[in-house]
Amino acid sequence: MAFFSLSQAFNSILAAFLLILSLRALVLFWVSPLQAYRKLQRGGFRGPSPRFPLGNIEEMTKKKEDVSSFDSTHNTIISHDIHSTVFPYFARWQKSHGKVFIYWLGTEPFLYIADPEFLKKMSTGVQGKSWGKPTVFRDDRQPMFGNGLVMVEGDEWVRHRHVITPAFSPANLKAMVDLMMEPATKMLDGWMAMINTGNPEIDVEREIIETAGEIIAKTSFGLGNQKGRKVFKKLREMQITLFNSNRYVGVPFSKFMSPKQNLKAKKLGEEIDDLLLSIISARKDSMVTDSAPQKDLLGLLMEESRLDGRKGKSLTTRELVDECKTFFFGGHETTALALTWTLLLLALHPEWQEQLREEIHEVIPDKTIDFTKLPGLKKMGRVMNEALRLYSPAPNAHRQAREDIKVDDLVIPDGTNMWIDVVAIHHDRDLWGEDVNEFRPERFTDDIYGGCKHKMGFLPFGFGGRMCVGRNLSAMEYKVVLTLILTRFSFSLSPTYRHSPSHLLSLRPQHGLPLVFRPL
Ligand code: HEM
Repeated sequence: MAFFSLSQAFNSILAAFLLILSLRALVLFWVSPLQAYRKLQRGGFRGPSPRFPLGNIEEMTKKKEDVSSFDSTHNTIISHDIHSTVFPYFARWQKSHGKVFIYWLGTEPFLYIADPEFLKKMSTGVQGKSWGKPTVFRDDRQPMFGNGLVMVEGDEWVRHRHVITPAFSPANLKAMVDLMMEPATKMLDGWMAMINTGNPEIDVEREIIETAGEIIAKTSFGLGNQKGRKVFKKLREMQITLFNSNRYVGVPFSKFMSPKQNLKAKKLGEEIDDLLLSIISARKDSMVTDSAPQKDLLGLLMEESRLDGRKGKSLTTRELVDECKTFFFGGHETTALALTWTLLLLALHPEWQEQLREEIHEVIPDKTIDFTKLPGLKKMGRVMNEALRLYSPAPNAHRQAREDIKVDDLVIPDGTNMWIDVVAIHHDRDLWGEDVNEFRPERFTDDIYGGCKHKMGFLPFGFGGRMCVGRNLSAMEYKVVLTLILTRFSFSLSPTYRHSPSHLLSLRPQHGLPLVFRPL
């Protein structure tokens, strides 16, 4: 009898527990999102109708048609008018709802923005520290960025940014050119070896992403020892694991749909953290005896933290670990894709390959690349801007409102997620004119906005106080690697290339980028 009442009591507790859990889930996934949606509607916003629990995801994940098309001689046809290819659903919804509307990722409402004037009005008066990042993305990308600069908010962001910004100063970047040369030269030696064995066709996307990973690892935390190499290998493995896991961000319990990948990413994350912690601790020990810090980003941050420590603003060891991961995940694929898309554009425009070679010859006649000469590569800078405009590696930016924001007679409520469609803005005919989809680097000759009618129409590195902190480093890497490629090879598009720019976290060529190389 006593046993019976004990099991009855246990069942009641279990039932109460399950009820509380269900109520919490109901509030979290139904009541709160609905309240947020109603608020947005009251604020004056509209959009496509969502369906519980996927929101608008079904339409967004509909299998994309392969857009590669071929001319009569079976050559792939390439159009730079890519918005409706990369984001077909946004292009469709724009037609019925305009350039600002609400859509749903699972149970999370998002405000879609493709209007720079709206963006300007929305962000005027909001400081970098007063923006949040959408909670769903913060949770999803926790293994990659932890509490690194990309994700932190408020006063914490101010403290991180304050310590990190000086590490990217020109004086500090100067020493990094040498760190870039070796991996890039190794890659090009490999290409030469392939050509010499009769294989001149190379998938440059894969090659450059790998090399850029090595460069960012070298410039972030060093690869001079076994531990640094191990971190690099594991970071790459983690990226592939996360990439292959379920991406239904915003859908309740979607994390549990790829348990194997999530467990693997978690384990890799712990191993990476342990390795980075031991690298940092070894460096701390050597700092006591050795007065000259290592000149990679970690060394610079540790030095900056040591100096700032006196003012109580230093980064903790745990935060240094997260920043190393942040630089790797935020910095290598983006830079690699800027280079990859540039090579596509230059393969289509051999006359620009020639122009850049002439410029390199004028600016660096002795072929010795050093930091002071890179700003002289002005045409190359314009080519970079034009490539970033047509094929922005970061195709969108995110924000979350931390207060009610008024834009004319509309109100964006506190807590609203925002998705800024950079691809749409960069391809907007109203902003850029009739030649919007043409490769014309000269549009950036006397105008840093590339002739765009709106000052917030060119956003490859984001906007406001949260703009990319690594943009000078990436420009430097871009110029070093492109100079090395152009002085050793000319190249054309392989007939096997299929043009299908896709949103795979960043903007990537879905089928890689095979080019045919000839040594000069
Ligand atoms: C072509 C290369 C790159 C592109 C296109 C790019 C793009 C971006 C974009 C769009 C943002 C978000 C800005 C915003 O929300 O307004 C960002 C932020 C950031 N990027 Fe980059 N990035 C590049 C290279 C790098 C490199 C090389 C590093 C570091 C080594 C880096 C580190 C960061 C960090 C830490 C942030 C967060 C800044 C903050 O929130 O304060 N990026 N980047």
